[in-house]
Amino acid sequence: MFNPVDHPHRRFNPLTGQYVLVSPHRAKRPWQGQVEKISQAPSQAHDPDCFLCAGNRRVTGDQNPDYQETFVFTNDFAALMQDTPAASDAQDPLLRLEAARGTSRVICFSPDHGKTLPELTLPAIEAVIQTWRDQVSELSAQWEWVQVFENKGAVMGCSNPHPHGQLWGSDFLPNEIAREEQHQRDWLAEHGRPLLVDYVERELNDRSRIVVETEHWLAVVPFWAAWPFETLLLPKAHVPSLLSLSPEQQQDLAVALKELTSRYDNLFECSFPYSMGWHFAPPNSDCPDAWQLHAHFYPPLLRSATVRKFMVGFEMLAETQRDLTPEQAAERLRALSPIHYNQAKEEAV
Ligand SMILES: O=C1CCN([C@@H]2O[C@H](COP(=O)(O)O)[C@@H](O)[C@H]2O)C(=O)N1
Ligand SMILES: [Zn+2]
Repeated sequence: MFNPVDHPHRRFNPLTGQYVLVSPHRAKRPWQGQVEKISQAPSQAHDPDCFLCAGNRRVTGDQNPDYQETFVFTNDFAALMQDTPAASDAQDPLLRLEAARGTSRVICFSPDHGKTLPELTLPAIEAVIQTWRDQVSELSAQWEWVQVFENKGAVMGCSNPHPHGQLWGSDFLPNEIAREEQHQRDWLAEHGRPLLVDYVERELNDRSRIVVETEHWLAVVPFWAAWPFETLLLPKAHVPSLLSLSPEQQQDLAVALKELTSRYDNLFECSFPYSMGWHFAPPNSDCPDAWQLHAHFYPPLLRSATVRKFMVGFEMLAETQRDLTPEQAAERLRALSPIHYNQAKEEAV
């Protein structure tokens, strides 16, 4: 008799139309994973050599202001440029290309070089959220899409430990957004409700994949999660865009972000690396109500602060595969303290 707790099976991701192969029998062995803690160098609030710190000069010689909350600047090595000329239309149907325009910005979350998101105060996290909104509102007037994201940790290619994220505006709808829009549009047409609003209802009923629940927000290891401890952060109510958050939902988002990222850091008592980003109704979407605002967290760690999942081999050539089930991952994250281990240590003395 098949049961998903023991037997290999595939789970369908309705946002992308892709499957994930789950092999639970391989992770049923008790968690004997060596969880070695990597010693963290004491964090300094200001690093004279840091290009992102307040008052310092960036590599171009531009001087950062003595910012007290967040600070946004145009990336000195931007991947997208505003004035790219148009490409010629006549093309080989097999070798198609199009010019790309846009802008890349860096958002410093805090002047405190040594802190990461979970260690910021709630007002400081609220300032980050407000800056995301302000930037999305400004860039949405000019671009088809605005990707808000954060690469955290050297293992995610982050070039600087200073708490920061990025925002890229583009004159095109990138692959992931176009794909999620198509699937949310189809779901709404077929079921009459937004896909991720139905999904939140399922998760609130099932509760086996919940990691964080606040008044207005829910973080789950999604049923179809690819990365071991991947999470999806969603409003409980229907909110199509970052710009349509109510003040209460926005304030509560800081609480949810602090708890989720604190649990992440507590998992292996390390600064838990991830790439995270926001998806929401594109500024010029023809089906904004099909969308539900959500943030994806894609963390690479699997077994300890130094053992990561590699999406290689079968994952590259065939499809994503995982051993630890989403439910087991959620259970481990739920079992942790919501208070960051550094804060707990400070309070213990
Ligand atoms: O002086 C600098 C240093 C870093 N940067 C930019 O900051 C960004 C840091 O973000 P990441 O470490 O997540 O890549 C990176 O994209 C890099 O191009 C500047 O624009 N100016
Ligand atoms: Zn810094």
